Amino acid sequence: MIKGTARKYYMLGGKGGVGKTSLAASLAVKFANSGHPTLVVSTDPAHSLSDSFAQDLAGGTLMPVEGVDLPLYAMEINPEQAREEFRATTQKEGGSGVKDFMDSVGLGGWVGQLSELKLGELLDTPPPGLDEAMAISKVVQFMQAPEYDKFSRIVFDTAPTGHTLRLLSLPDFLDASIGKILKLKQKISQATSAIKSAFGQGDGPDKATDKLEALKEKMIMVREIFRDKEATEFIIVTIPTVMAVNESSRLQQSLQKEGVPVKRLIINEILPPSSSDCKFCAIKRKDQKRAMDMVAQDPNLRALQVIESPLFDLEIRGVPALKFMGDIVWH
Ligand SMILES: Nc1ncnc2c1ncn2[C@@H]1O[C@H](COP(=O)(O)OP(=O)(O)OP(=O)(O)O)[C@@H](O)[C@H]1O
Repeated sequence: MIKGTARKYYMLGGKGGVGKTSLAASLAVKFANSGHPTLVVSTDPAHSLSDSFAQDLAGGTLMPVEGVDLPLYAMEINPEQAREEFRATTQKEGGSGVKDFMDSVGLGGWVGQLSELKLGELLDTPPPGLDEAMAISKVVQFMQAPEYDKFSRIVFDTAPTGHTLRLLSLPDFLDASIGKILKLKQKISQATSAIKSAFGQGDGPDKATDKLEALKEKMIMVREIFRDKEATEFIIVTIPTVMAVNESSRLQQSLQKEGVPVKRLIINEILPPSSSDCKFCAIKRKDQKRAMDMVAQDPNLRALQVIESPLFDLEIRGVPALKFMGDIVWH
Protein backbone atom coordinates (compact mmCIF):
# COMPACT_ATOMS: atom_id res chain seq x y z
CA MET A 1 0.00 0.00 0.00
CA ILE A 2 2.95 2.34 0.55
CA LYS A 3 4.64 1.47 -2.75
CA GLY A 4 4.87 4.14 -5.45
CA THR A 5 4.51 7.90 -5.39
CA ALA A 6 1.45 8.14 -7.66
CA ARG A 7 -1.61 9.38 -5.80
CA LYS A 8 -3.82 6.74 -4.26
CA TYR A 9 -7.22 7.01 -2.63
CA TYR A 10 -8.24 4.65 0.16
CA MET A 11 -11.85 4.58 1.32
CA LEU A 12 -12.83 2.74 4.45
CA GLY A 13 -16.45 1.75 4.64
CA GLY A 14 -18.71 -0.43 6.72
CA LYS A 15 -21.36 -0.57 9.40
CA GLY A 16 -21.44 2.16 12.05
CA GLY A 17 -19.05 1.83 14.95
CA VAL A 18 -16.86 -0.97 13.56
CA GLY A 19 -13.70 1.15 13.73
CA LYS A 20 -13.58 2.96 10.36
CA THR A 21 -12.26 6.21 11.84
CA SER A 22 -9.61 4.57 13.99
CA LEU A 23 -8.42 2.42 11.11
CA ALA A 24 -8.49 5.29 8.58
CA ALA A 25 -6.52 7.50 10.99
CA SER A 26 -4.02 4.73 11.73
CA LEU A 27 -3.57 4.06 8.01
CA ALA A 28 -2.97 7.77 7.40
CA VAL A 29 -0.34 7.84 10.17
CA LYS A 30 1.29 4.77 8.65
CA PHE A 31 1.44 6.39 5.19
CA ALA A 32 2.82 9.64 6.59
CA ASN A 33 5.42 7.69 8.57
CA SER A 34 6.49 6.02 5.34
CA GLY A 35 7.12 9.45 3.81
CA HIS A 36 3.85 9.94 1.93
CA PRO A 37 2.31 13.40 2.18
CA THR A 38 -1.06 12.18 3.42
CA LEU A 39 -4.51 13.62 3.86
CA VAL A 40 -7.26 11.95 5.85
CA VAL A 41 -10.81 13.14 5.18
CA SER A 42 -13.96 12.58 7.18
CA THR A 43 -17.56 13.53 6.46
CA ASP A 44 -18.77 12.25 9.80
CA PRO A 45 -20.84 14.93 11.59
CA ALA A 46 -19.72 13.54 14.96
CA HIS A 47 -16.16 14.93 14.61
CA SER A 48 -14.79 11.45 15.09
CA LEU A 49 -11.51 12.32 13.38
CA SER A 50 -10.91 15.08 15.94
CA ASP A 51 -11.64 12.55 18.69
CA SER A 52 -9.35 10.00 17.13
CA PHE A 53 -6.40 12.39 16.74
CA ALA A 54 -7.29 14.05 20.08
CA GLN A 55 -7.22 17.52 18.53
CA ASP A 56 -9.68 19.92 17.00
CA LEU A 57 -9.76 19.35 13.25
CA ALA A 58 -13.23 20.78 12.61
CA GLY A 59 -13.88 23.59 10.16
CA GLY A 60 -13.85 21.86 6.80
CA THR A 61 -10.36 23.03 5.87
CA LEU A 62 -6.97 21.43 5.53
CA MET A 63 -5.53 21.06 9.06
CA PRO A 64 -1.99 19.91 9.85
CA VAL A 65 -1.99 17.15 12.44
CA GLU A 66 -0.10 18.80 15.29
CA GLY A 67 2.63 17.52 17.53
CA VAL A 68 4.06 15.19 14.93
CA ASP A 69 6.83 15.76 12.48
CA LEU A 70 4.91 14.05 9.71
CA PRO A 71 3.50 15.17 6.36
CA LEU A 72 0.03 14.51 7.72
CA TYR A 73 -3.09 16.63 7.24
CA ALA A 74 -6.71 16.07 8.13
CA MET A 75 -9.95 17.54 6.90
CA GLU A 76 -13.25 17.15 8.68
CA ILE A 77 -16.30 18.14 6.67
CA ASN A 78 -19.42 18.54 8.76
CA PRO A 79 -22.29 17.74 6.40
CA GLU A 80 -24.98 18.80 8.86
CA GLN A 81 -23.46 22.24 9.29
CA ALA A 82 -23.01 22.54 5.54
CA ARG A 83 -26.65 21.63 5.00
CA GLU A 84 -27.75 24.25 7.55
CA GLU A 85 -25.65 26.90 5.81
CA PHE A 86 -27.17 25.86 2.53
CA ARG A 87 -30.69 26.18 3.91
CA ALA A 88 -29.99 29.57 5.52
CA THR A 89 -28.46 30.96 2.35
CA THR A 90 -31.23 29.79 0.10
CA GLN A 91 -33.90 31.16 2.45
CA LYS A 92 -32.20 34.52 2.98
CA GLU A 93 -31.35 35.25 -0.57
CA GLY A 94 -34.10 33.45 -2.36
CA GLY A 95 -31.67 31.04 -3.92
CA SER A 96 -29.21 33.60 -5.26
CA GLY A 97 -26.70 32.83 -2.51
CA VAL A 98 -26.37 29.25 -3.63
CA LYS A 99 -23.33 30.09 -5.70
CA ASP A 100 -21.49 31.74 -2.77
CA PHE A 101 -22.19 28.78 -0.59
CA MET A 102 -21.18 26.25 -3.19
CA ASP A 103 -18.05 28.30 -3.86
CA SER A 104 -17.15 27.93 -0.21
CA VAL A 105 -17.35 24.16 -0.42
CA GLY A 106 -15.50 23.89 -3.68
CA LEU A 107 -18.51 23.26 -5.91
CA GLY A 108 -18.46 26.81 -7.24
CA GLY A 109 -17.21 25.86 -10.67
CA TRP A 110 -20.08 23.51 -11.17
CA VAL A 111 -22.69 25.91 -9.86
CA GLY A 112 -21.29 28.80 -11.86
CA GLN A 113 -21.75 26.82 -14.99
CA LEU A 114 -25.14 25.56 -13.97
CA SER A 115 -26.58 28.93 -12.95
CA GLU A 116 -25.32 30.65 -16.06
CA LEU A 117 -27.18 28.04 -17.95
CA LYS A 118 -30.24 28.66 -15.78
CA LEU A 119 -30.09 25.19 -14.38
CA GLY A 120 -29.67 26.43 -10.83
CA GLU A 121 -33.07 25.00 -9.90
CA LEU A 122 -31.34 21.63 -9.80
CA LEU A 123 -29.45 22.88 -6.74
CA ASP A 124 -32.14 25.00 -5.09
CA THR A 125 -33.71 21.93 -3.56
CA PRO A 126 -30.88 20.06 -1.92
CA PRO A 127 -31.00 16.45 -3.03
CA PRO A 128 -30.92 13.74 -0.32
CA GLY A 129 -27.30 13.06 -1.19
CA LEU A 130 -26.05 16.57 -0.37
CA ASP A 131 -23.66 15.17 2.24
CA GLU A 132 -22.14 13.01 -0.42
CA ALA A 133 -22.01 15.93 -2.82
CA MET A 134 -19.88 17.73 -0.22
CA ALA A 135 -17.43 14.87 -0.19
CA ILE A 136 -17.39 14.69 -3.97
CA SER A 137 -16.85 18.42 -4.24
CA LYS A 138 -13.78 18.04 -2.06
CA VAL A 139 -12.50 15.26 -4.28
CA VAL A 140 -12.86 17.57 -7.27
CA GLN A 141 -11.00 20.22 -5.29
CA PHE A 142 -8.15 17.79 -4.64
CA MET A 143 -7.76 17.27 -8.31
CA GLN A 144 -7.80 20.95 -9.17
CA ALA A 145 -6.38 23.07 -6.35
CA PRO A 146 -2.57 23.32 -6.25
CA GLU A 147 -2.40 22.96 -2.44
CA TYR A 148 -3.65 19.40 -2.77
CA ASP A 149 -1.13 18.43 -5.44
CA LYS A 150 1.37 17.30 -2.86
CA PHE A 151 -0.73 14.51 -1.39
CA SER A 152 0.23 11.06 -2.60
CA ARG A 153 -2.16 9.27 -0.24
CA ILE A 154 -5.73 10.33 0.52
CA VAL A 155 -7.66 8.28 3.05
CA PHE A 156 -11.43 8.64 3.45
CA ASP A 157 -13.13 7.68 6.64
CA THR A 158 -16.42 7.26 4.82
CA ALA A 159 -19.93 7.52 6.15
CA PRO A 160 -21.81 4.31 6.97
CA THR A 161 -22.92 1.92 4.27
CA GLY A 162 -26.04 3.49 2.75
CA HIS A 163 -24.44 6.92 2.48
CA THR A 164 -21.32 5.53 0.94
CA LEU A 165 -23.26 3.83 -1.77
CA ARG A 166 -25.20 6.97 -2.53
CA LEU A 167 -21.92 8.82 -2.72
CA LEU A 168 -20.70 6.37 -5.28
CA SER A 169 -23.79 6.41 -7.42
CA LEU A 170 -24.29 10.18 -7.29
CA PRO A 171 -21.86 11.07 -10.08
CA ASP A 172 -23.65 8.54 -12.25
CA PHE A 173 -26.96 10.12 -11.43
CA LEU A 174 -25.67 13.61 -12.18
CA ASP A 175 -23.99 12.40 -15.31
CA ALA A 176 -27.27 10.91 -16.49
CA SER A 177 -29.16 14.13 -15.64
CA ILE A 178 -26.73 16.28 -17.55
CA GLY A 179 -26.87 13.92 -20.47
CA LYS A 180 -30.62 14.38 -20.49
CA ILE A 181 -30.31 18.14 -20.20
CA LEU A 182 -27.87 18.20 -23.08
CA LYS A 183 -30.23 16.25 -25.28
CA LEU A 184 -33.16 18.39 -24.26
CA LYS A 185 -31.17 21.53 -24.93
CA GLN A 186 -30.20 20.36 -28.36
CA LYS A 187 -33.82 19.70 -29.20
CA ILE A 188 -34.95 23.06 -27.89
CA SER A 189 -32.23 25.06 -29.56
CA GLN A 190 -33.26 23.54 -32.82
CA ALA A 191 -36.88 24.52 -32.17
CA THR A 192 -37.14 28.18 -31.11
CA SER A 193 -34.73 31.01 -30.50
CA ALA A 194 -36.86 32.26 -27.59
CA ILE A 195 -36.24 29.12 -25.58
CA LYS A 196 -32.67 29.13 -26.78
CA SER A 197 -32.07 32.42 -24.95
CA ALA A 198 -33.52 30.98 -21.74
CA PHE A 199 -30.65 28.53 -21.70
CA GLY A 200 -27.95 30.66 -23.18
CA GLN A 201 -28.49 34.14 -21.70
CA GLY A 202 -26.33 35.81 -24.29
CA ASP A 203 -24.08 32.84 -24.87
CA GLY A 204 -24.35 31.20 -28.19
CA PRO A 205 -25.87 27.77 -27.92
CA ASP A 206 -22.54 26.17 -28.78
CA LYS A 207 -20.73 27.91 -25.94
CA ALA A 208 -23.43 26.86 -23.51
CA THR A 209 -23.19 23.30 -24.72
CA ASP A 210 -19.40 23.42 -24.28
CA LYS A 211 -19.87 24.44 -20.67
CA LEU A 212 -22.25 21.60 -20.03
CA GLU A 213 -19.84 19.22 -21.67
CA ALA A 214 -17.01 20.50 -19.47
CA LEU A 215 -19.18 20.01 -16.41
CA LYS A 216 -20.00 16.51 -17.45
CA GLU A 217 -16.32 15.75 -17.98
CA LYS A 218 -15.56 16.83 -14.41
CA MET A 219 -18.21 14.51 -13.05
CA ILE A 220 -16.99 11.65 -15.14
CA MET A 221 -13.51 12.31 -13.72
CA VAL A 222 -14.82 11.86 -10.16
CA ARG A 223 -16.63 8.69 -11.10
CA GLU A 224 -13.56 7.33 -12.84
CA ILE A 225 -11.49 7.88 -9.70
CA PHE A 226 -13.94 5.85 -7.67
CA ARG A 227 -13.62 3.02 -10.14
CA ASP A 228 -9.95 3.24 -11.03
CA LYS A 229 -8.32 0.02 -9.86
CA GLU A 230 -4.86 1.61 -9.99
CA ALA A 231 -5.70 4.72 -7.98
CA THR A 232 -8.51 3.71 -5.66
CA GLU A 233 -9.21 1.02 -3.15
CA PHE A 234 -12.33 0.64 -1.05
CA ILE A 235 -11.54 -1.30 2.13
CA ILE A 236 -14.44 -2.93 3.92
CA VAL A 237 -14.23 -2.79 7.70
CA THR A 238 -16.17 -5.30 9.75
CA ILE A 239 -16.16 -6.92 13.20
CA PRO A 240 -16.52 -10.63 13.94
CA THR A 241 -20.27 -10.72 14.52
CA VAL A 242 -22.89 -12.37 12.33
CA MET A 243 -24.74 -9.10 11.82
CA ALA A 244 -21.66 -7.17 10.74
CA VAL A 245 -20.47 -9.93 8.41
CA ASN A 246 -23.89 -10.12 6.75
CA GLU A 247 -23.90 -6.39 6.23
CA SER A 248 -20.37 -6.46 4.83
CA SER A 249 -21.42 -9.14 2.38
CA ARG A 250 -24.26 -6.95 1.13
CA LEU A 251 -21.90 -3.96 0.93
CA GLN A 252 -19.38 -5.92 -1.13
CA GLN A 253 -22.17 -7.06 -3.45
CA SER A 254 -23.31 -3.48 -4.05
CA LEU A 255 -19.77 -2.22 -4.51
CA GLN A 256 -19.17 -4.92 -7.06
CA LYS A 257 -22.32 -3.85 -8.87
CA GLU A 258 -21.04 -0.25 -8.90
CA GLY A 259 -17.68 -1.40 -10.25
CA VAL A 260 -15.78 -0.13 -7.20
CA PRO A 261 -12.45 -1.89 -6.59
CA VAL A 262 -12.38 -3.85 -3.31
CA LYS A 263 -9.43 -6.09 -2.41
CA ARG A 264 -9.24 -6.13 1.36
CA LEU A 265 -11.56 -6.81 4.26
CA ILE A 266 -10.51 -5.85 7.78
CA ILE A 267 -11.94 -7.81 10.64
CA ASN A 268 -11.52 -5.48 13.58
CA GLU A 269 -11.76 -6.08 17.32
CA ILE A 270 -10.71 -9.73 17.25
CA LEU A 271 -9.98 -11.04 20.75
CA PRO A 272 -6.21 -11.44 21.09
CA PRO A 273 -4.81 -14.93 21.86
CA SER A 274 -4.80 -15.91 25.49
CA SER A 275 -3.83 -19.07 27.34
CA SER A 276 -6.20 -18.38 30.21
CA ASP A 277 -9.59 -17.37 28.90
CA CYS A 278 -12.29 -16.59 31.41
CA LYS A 279 -15.71 -18.14 30.72
CA PHE A 280 -16.95 -14.92 29.12
CA CYS A 281 -13.87 -14.66 26.87
CA ALA A 282 -14.10 -18.32 25.84
CA ILE A 283 -17.73 -17.89 24.77
CA LYS A 284 -16.93 -14.64 23.02
CA ARG A 285 -13.99 -16.23 21.19
CA LYS A 286 -16.21 -19.06 19.94
CA ASP A 287 -18.79 -16.54 18.78
CA GLN A 288 -16.14 -14.52 16.92
CA LYS A 289 -14.78 -17.69 15.30
CA ARG A 290 -18.23 -18.53 13.97
CA ALA A 291 -18.48 -15.08 12.35
CA MET A 292 -14.98 -15.40 10.90
CA ASP A 293 -15.82 -18.81 9.44
CA MET A 294 -18.80 -17.13 7.80
CA VAL A 295 -16.42 -14.68 6.11
CA ALA A 296 -14.36 -17.57 4.75
CA GLN A 297 -17.48 -19.14 3.23
CA ASP A 298 -19.37 -16.08 2.12
CA PRO A 299 -19.60 -15.95 -1.70
CA ASN A 300 -19.12 -12.16 -1.73
CA LEU A 301 -16.33 -11.98 0.85
CA ARG A 302 -14.25 -15.13 0.55
CA ALA A 303 -12.11 -13.83 -2.32
CA LEU A 304 -11.03 -10.75 -0.38
CA GLN A 305 -7.72 -10.53 1.43
CA VAL A 306 -8.54 -10.60 5.13
CA ILE A 307 -6.63 -8.32 7.50
CA GLU A 308 -7.07 -9.15 11.16
CA SER A 309 -7.06 -6.33 13.66
CA PRO A 310 -7.06 -7.16 17.37
CA LEU A 311 -9.25 -5.73 20.06
CA PHE A 312 -6.91 -3.44 22.00
CA ASP A 313 -7.13 -3.16 25.75
CA LEU A 314 -6.94 0.61 25.58
CA GLU A 315 -8.76 3.24 23.60
CA ILE A 316 -6.88 4.26 20.48
CA ARG A 317 -6.60 8.05 20.69
CA GLY A 318 -3.82 10.37 19.57
CA VAL A 319 -0.99 9.85 17.10
CA PRO A 320 1.23 7.55 19.24
CA ALA A 321 -1.71 5.17 19.82
CA LEU A 322 -2.71 5.34 16.14
CA LYS A 323 0.88 4.55 15.16
CA PHE A 324 0.83 1.58 17.53
CA MET A 325 -2.43 0.35 15.96
CA GLY A 326 -1.20 1.02 12.42
CA ASP A 327 2.03 -0.92 12.91
CA ILE A 328 0.06 -3.97 14.03
CA VAL A 329 -2.75 -3.80 11.47
CA TRP A 330 -1.13 -2.38 8.31
CA HIS A 331 1.99 -4.37 7.56
N1 LIG B 1 -9.39 -2.60 17.49
C1 LIG B 1 -9.93 -1.85 18.43
N2 LIG B 1 -9.67 -2.11 19.74
C2 LIG B 1 -10.23 -1.36 20.71
N3 LIG B 1 -11.07 -0.35 20.49
C3 LIG B 1 -11.37 -0.06 19.21
C4 LIG B 1 -10.81 -0.77 18.11
N4 LIG B 1 -11.29 -0.26 16.96
C5 LIG B 1 -12.10 0.75 17.31
N5 LIG B 1 -12.16 0.87 18.65
C6 LIG B 1 -12.98 1.82 19.43
O1 LIG B 1 -14.34 1.66 19.03
C7 LIG B 1 -15.01 2.90 18.98
C8 LIG B 1 -15.60 3.14 17.59
O2 LIG B 1 -14.53 3.25 16.68
P1 LIG B 1 -14.55 4.27 15.44
O3 LIG B 1 -15.03 5.60 15.87
O4 LIG B 1 -13.22 4.17 14.80
O5 LIG B 1 -15.65 3.55 14.57
P2 LIG B 1 -16.43 4.07 13.25
O6 LIG B 1 -16.74 2.86 12.46
O7 LIG B 1 -15.65 5.15 12.61
O8 LIG B 1 -17.71 4.66 13.91
P3 LIG B 1 -18.85 5.58 13.16
O9 LIG B 1 -19.56 4.66 12.24
O10 LIG B 1 -19.69 6.02 14.33
O11 LIG B 1 -18.10 6.68 12.47
C9 LIG B 1 -13.98 3.95 19.40
O12 LIG B 1 -14.12 4.22 20.77
C10 LIG B 1 -12.65 3.27 19.12
O13 LIG B 1 -11.62 3.76 19.96
